[in-house]
Amino acid sequence: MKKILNYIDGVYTEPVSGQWLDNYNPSNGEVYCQIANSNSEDVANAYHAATKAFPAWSHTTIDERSRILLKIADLIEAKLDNLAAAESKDNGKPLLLAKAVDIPRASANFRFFGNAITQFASEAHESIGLNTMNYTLRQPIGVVGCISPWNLPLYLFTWKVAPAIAAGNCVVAKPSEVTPMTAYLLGEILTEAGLPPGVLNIVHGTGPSAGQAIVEHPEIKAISFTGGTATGASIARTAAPMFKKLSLELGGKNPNLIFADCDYEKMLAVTVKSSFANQGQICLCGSRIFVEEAIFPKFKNDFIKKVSQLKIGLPSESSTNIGALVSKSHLEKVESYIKIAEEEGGKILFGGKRINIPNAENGYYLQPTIIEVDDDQCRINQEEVFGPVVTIMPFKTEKEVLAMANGIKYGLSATLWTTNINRTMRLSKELEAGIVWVNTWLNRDLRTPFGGVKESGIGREGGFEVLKFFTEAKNVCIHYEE
Ligand SMILES: NC(=O)C1=CN([C@@H]2O[C@H](COP(=O)(O)OP(=O)(O)OC[C@H]3O[C@@H](n4cnc5c(N)ncnc54)[C@H](O)[C@@H]3O)[C@@H](O)[C@H]2O)C=CC1
Ligand SMILES: O=C(O)/C=C/C=C(\O)C(=O)O
Repeated sequence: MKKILNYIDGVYTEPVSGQWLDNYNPSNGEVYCQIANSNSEDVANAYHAATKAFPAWSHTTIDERSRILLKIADLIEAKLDNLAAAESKDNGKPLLLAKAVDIPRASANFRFFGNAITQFASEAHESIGLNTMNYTLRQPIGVVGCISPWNLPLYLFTWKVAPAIAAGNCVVAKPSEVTPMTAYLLGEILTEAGLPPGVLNIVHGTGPSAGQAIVEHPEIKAISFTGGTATGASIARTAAPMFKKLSLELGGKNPNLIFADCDYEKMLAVTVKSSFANQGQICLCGSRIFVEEAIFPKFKNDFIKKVSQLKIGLPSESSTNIGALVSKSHLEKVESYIKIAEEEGGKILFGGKRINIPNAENGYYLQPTIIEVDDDQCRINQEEVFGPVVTIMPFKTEKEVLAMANGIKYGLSATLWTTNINRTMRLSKELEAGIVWVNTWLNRDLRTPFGGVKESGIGREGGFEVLKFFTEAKNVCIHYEE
């Protein structure tokens, strides 16, 4: 059976423990390969390779770093078909989605940071009257840790490692043990692109073993993490007393505010996507839908009709809109929330049931599910489900919907549908979220700050924000005589 090896010091390596984890194909529930079950010794080896590579990499010219990152981007693009097929098989997402979104974005991440690093400049402050000139050095931190989740595997893995190495750091990175395949395949690409050994080390394994070892490593000075809020809190508990820099991109339970004056057809089409793209397994999905009373009955009918037309099927089929959920345990978690919603009095308007796909009866398929609720504080409306489940609820006033949108511990993103510019300006300021989309969703410009407030995380990724995260600012103050 195929084995997913670590990539340490530019070489594919077996785990020190000699132990392996099973990797499942969500489309049929079968084990199809094995993953290195790494521990602190593998992390120590990866750290050793990284720290050895750091002096040369951090002194490599910006042009050369940029050239290598752009080459990696080109190679990912050239291998689009293979990588998309691997991603779809590993994660259960529709192949067409992997081809149109995941892999192009992984390539774009390297291309973006390959270019951005050539424009990243330090600041200078002249202290007039004091005869001093200050300038800020932005120096790489050293060895940093990147830990990524399973929902957008290569997309989010590269969103972290590309800026980290662009800024001159060396990295110990761990993709999710649930979807390790494309990060494994990236190793070959790094070698082919000429990335020096040790600059990016990829260690596979579970969170409590390999992940925790990265976070606990005394010499890994910064951690960039995307995943669940509970895991983020646990990482923060370990890393904070060690004074590590932390960037945490955590859960979301994002409100979708729909006003009667919106462009209705556009809103409807995009709301289907913001609800169920990637089986609803995107932290930015708008899983709490609030609709102005005047259009609520019409929206309810139209939304159910559109969602009922989505085709659930094998990820490899081109007609599939909704593939398999990522794992059996995740499927069970999502189902348990549908049950909770029913117990709380939520009305299942559509879906809620597993689907049997011929010849793939053990796959993790669930219908897209719409639940009408009348209390925005119920559990299904407050807790992150992270699956193809949305709630809908009517509202009367702007004030009321704002209170419901903000009445939650999360604050990642919010989507607003209205053509009223004054309302747009008011609500954009008041919504407690790191990202507000108006009349659009998941519309990304990689230069913009990306991240959440409240329990959705700390820090911002993207653009120069993340390059600042992956560098230490040092002020140099020079006094001169007239
Ligand atoms: N992007 C997001 O917002 C995501 C949110 N989630 C949410 O989290 C819930 C749990 O999903 P999981 O797969 O368990 O996500 P998770 O947060 O446990 O996993 C994300 C990454 O963190 C690693 N990890 C886990 N425990 C760790 C630890 N103690 N130290 C260091 N690394 C650790 C995992 O191996 C994986 O690479 C999901 O049901 C969903 O609600 C999950 C994945 C992504
Ligand atoms: O950077 C983006 O475009 C999207 C990021 C999505 C996540 O971080 C997520 O779903 O976890």
